[in-house]
Amino acid sequence: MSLVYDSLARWSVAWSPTQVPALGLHAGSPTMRTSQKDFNDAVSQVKLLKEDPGNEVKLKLYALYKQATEGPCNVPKPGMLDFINKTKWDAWNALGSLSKEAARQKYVDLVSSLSTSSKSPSPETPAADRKPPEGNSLVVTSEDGITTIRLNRPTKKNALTTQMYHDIIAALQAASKDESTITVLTGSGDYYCSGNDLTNFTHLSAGGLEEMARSGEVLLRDFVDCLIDFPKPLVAVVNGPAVGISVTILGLFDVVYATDRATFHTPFSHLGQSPEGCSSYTFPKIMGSSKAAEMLLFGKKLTAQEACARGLVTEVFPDGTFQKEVWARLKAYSKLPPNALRISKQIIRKQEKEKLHAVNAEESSVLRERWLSDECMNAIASFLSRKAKL
Ligand SMILES: CCCCC/C=C/C(=O)SCCNC(=O)CCNC(=O)[C@H](O)C(C)(C)COP(=O)(O)OP(=O)(O)OC[C@H]1O[C@@H](n2cnc3c(N)ncnc32)[C@H](O)[C@@H]1OP(=O)(O)O
Repeated sequence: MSLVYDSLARWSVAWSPTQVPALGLHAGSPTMRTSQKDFNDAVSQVKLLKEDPGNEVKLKLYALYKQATEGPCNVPKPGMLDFINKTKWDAWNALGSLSKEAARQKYVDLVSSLSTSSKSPSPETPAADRKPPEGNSLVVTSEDGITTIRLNRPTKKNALTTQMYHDIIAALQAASKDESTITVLTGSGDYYCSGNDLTNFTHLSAGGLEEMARSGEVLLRDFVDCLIDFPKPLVAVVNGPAVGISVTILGLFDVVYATDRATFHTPFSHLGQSPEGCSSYTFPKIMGSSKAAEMLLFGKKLTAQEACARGLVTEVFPDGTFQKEVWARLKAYSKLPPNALRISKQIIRKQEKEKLHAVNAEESSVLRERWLSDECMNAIASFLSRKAKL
C-alpha cells in the first residue's frame, strides 16, 4: 500500500470518538445536542464502513472533520514536496469560512450517504456488476503454450506500483525460460493500464527525493532492458485505455492487439516528464517524426484506429468479440515451432538491440532529472490533490 493510502486510511482510524477532542458546542440547545450526537455517531460510523470510500471522499471527510472541530484552517501551508499534508491542508483550506455547524451537518450527510452505498450487494446483483477483489496486483498464468502476465489493479486502472515493475521483470525472466511459445501482457477490468502509479513518488526513504529519483532511474532502465532483451514473441492484448509507460513500451512488443475501446495517451509534458520505454526512438521510427512528436510532446490521445493507422497497433477488434478473437488467434500462433519463432525474433531484434539499450539508458537518466523538477512535482501534487486528470 502506498504512503498516501496508508496515511489517508489512518485519518479515519484517528477519528476514533475516544480520541476526538471536545467539539466546543453549546450543549444548551436541543438542536445542537442532536447535531453533536449525530456528528459523534457519524465519526464512529466511518470506522465501520465495509468498503474503502476512496481517497477523494476521505479527503472530504478529513476537511469537514477539521472544520467542524477546529473551524477554518488556521495552520501554515505545508511545503510543496510534503504531498500528503499539503493535500490535506488544501482540502481543509478550501472550506473557507464554512461554520462549524454547517461542516458538522455536511460531515453527517456524507457519512450517511456512504453508509447507504456501502451496504452489501443483494444476492440478485449479477456477478458481472461487482468489482473484482483487489488481490495480487500481477497474475501470471501459463496455458496452451501462452504465458499471460495480467495487470490486476482494476480499481486503480492497473497503475504500475514499484512492486509491480519488479514483479513484471521477474515474470518476464521466468517466461523467457518456461515451456511457453508466446508471452502476453494484458490488464484486468476496463483499463489496460494507467501508467506509472503517481503515488510511487510519495514513497520517500531517508535519502529523500534524490534517492527516489536515483532508484527510479535504475528500476526504469532494468524494466525496459528486460523488454528489449525478451527472447520470445511478446504480445500486448490491450483491453482498454492505455496511458504513459504502458503505451511507450508498445514499440518494443512484437504484436499489439487492441479493443476498439482502447485509447493511447502519453501525457509526459503535462506531467513535467519526458518519454521513456525507448519511445523517443521507436515512435518516430514507427509513425514518422511529426506524428510521434504530436504524441510525445503534446500528449495527443489516439483512438485504437488512429494508433493502428500509425503502426503502433497491429490490429483492432470490436470490443464485443475482442477477447474471443484475440485468444483464438494467439492459441493458433502458439502451435508454431518455438525455436523458429525465437530465432526469427532474435534476427529482427539484433539489428538494433545496442541502439535500444543506449536510448533506454539516456531516457532513464533524463527522467531522473525531470522527476526532481518543479514542473514534475507540481503536476504530481496536482493529481494527488485531485485537481488534475490527464
Ligand atoms: C519507475 C518507472 C517510471 C516510469 C515513468 C512512467 C511514466 C508514466 O507512466 S506517465 C503517466 C502516468 N499516469 C497518469 O498520469 C494517469 C493518471 N490518471 C488519470 O489521469 C486518471 O485516473 C485516468 C484518466 C487514468 C482514469 O480516470 P477515471 O476513469 O476518471 O478514473 P479515476 O481517476 O477515478 O481512477 C480510479 C482510481 O485509480 C487511481 N489511479 C488511476 N490512475 C492512477 C495513476 N497513474 N497513479 C495513481 N493512481 C491512479 C485514481 O486515483 C483513482 O483512485 P481513488 O480515487 O482512490 O479511487
